[in-house]
Amino acid sequence: MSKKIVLTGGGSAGHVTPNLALIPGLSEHGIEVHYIGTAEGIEHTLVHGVPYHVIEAGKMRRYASAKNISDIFKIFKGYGQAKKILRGLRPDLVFAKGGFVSVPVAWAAAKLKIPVILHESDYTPGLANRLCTKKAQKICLSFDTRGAAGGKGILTGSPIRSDLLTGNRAAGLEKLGFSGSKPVLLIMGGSLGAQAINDAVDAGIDELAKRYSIVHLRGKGKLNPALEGNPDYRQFEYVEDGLNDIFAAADLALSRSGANAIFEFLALKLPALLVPLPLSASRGDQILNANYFQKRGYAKVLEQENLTRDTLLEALSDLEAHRQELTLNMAQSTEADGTNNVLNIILESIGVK
Ligand SMILES: CC(=O)N[C@H]1[C@@H](OP(=O)(O)OP(=O)(O)OC[C@H]2O[C@@H](n3ccc(=O)[nH]c3=O)[C@H](O)[C@@H]2O)O[C@H](CO)[C@@H](O)[C@@H]1O
Repeated sequence: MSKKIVLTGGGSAGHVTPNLALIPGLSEHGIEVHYIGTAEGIEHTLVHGVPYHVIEAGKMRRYASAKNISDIFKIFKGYGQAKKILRGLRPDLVFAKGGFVSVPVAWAAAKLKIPVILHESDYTPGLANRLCTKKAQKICLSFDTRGAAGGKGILTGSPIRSDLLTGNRAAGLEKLGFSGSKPVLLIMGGSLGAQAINDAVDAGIDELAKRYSIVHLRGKGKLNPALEGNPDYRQFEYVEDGLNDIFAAADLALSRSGANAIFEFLALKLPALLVPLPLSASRGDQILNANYFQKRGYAKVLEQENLTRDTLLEALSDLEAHRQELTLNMAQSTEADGTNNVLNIILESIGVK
């Protein structure tokens, strides 16, 4: 009988794209793959080609909100729904990539004695993964933070969608309508966009467009109609198909330091200026991600507190000046694409290898 695995994770693309990277390899081994996510989360739009099961998920906020109470009920409802789905599917394993939807699924799996493997993308574990640690047999890690993983951590690296690494520069330039005569600057504010980066770019657009051909992934609902028609500027809310060609066309990146994005830059040897999500809006994981990358000589960092039109222009000049050095450091990195490492751990766990 063929093996069956349930993937879960969502809320933002960073909790989904590593799962997408694993699906082809799992399918190649004849494993039946199912996904559990929410109806309204980005996972629902990004997951294709495998059965998708919907549950409700409550968000666990770091701040006081009336929604916290209604979300507690959603968490319990999601737990019940996950238990029912898992009881029906009887998978050999649940692989949870984090985000709030993964909590009820991992808890329900543990209750039903279905093994759970987690993957942690960030330098410090997110709340969802911390809530699931006790329920997991193993925790795959993008960063070497084994000391903090309670003896369950395995350094695997970050699973990267294979097609992202096989883009074509000429196709990317054509899609974007750029000649390739200026360096192409890819601006990415994480999967949801980053208002602070968008604002600084908008303020400096005249100078930026003199220097670069710019492709800007601004986030849902964050397009700037005033910039339409600028021949050196292309904007998108979110790119699902053809991101590989855009990556291949890019010479430099300006980005948040979400873990998946930065490991993708590393795999592509794309020098990046990172503006981490600040402590005021997060647990500070992106600051640690970014500092780690800067320390290794893979990227440069500009704190959001210091981000203005002028500091941005200056920091991008500095990035360009160090471009070769950063590329060389990334070429020498041993932190390769983690897809096969994670795949092997899953296959061993379910007795396929
Ligand atoms: C605000 C927030 O909580 N952010 C977290 C979230 O980031 P976020 O969801 O932004 O995740 P990442 O930056 O890690 O990854 C974004 C993913 O979306 C893809 N992409 C992005 C834009 C686009 O147009 N098309 C596209 O495919 C990227 O290639 C990448 O695979 O999860 C990360 C991984 O746990 C954390 O490090 C971040 O701190």
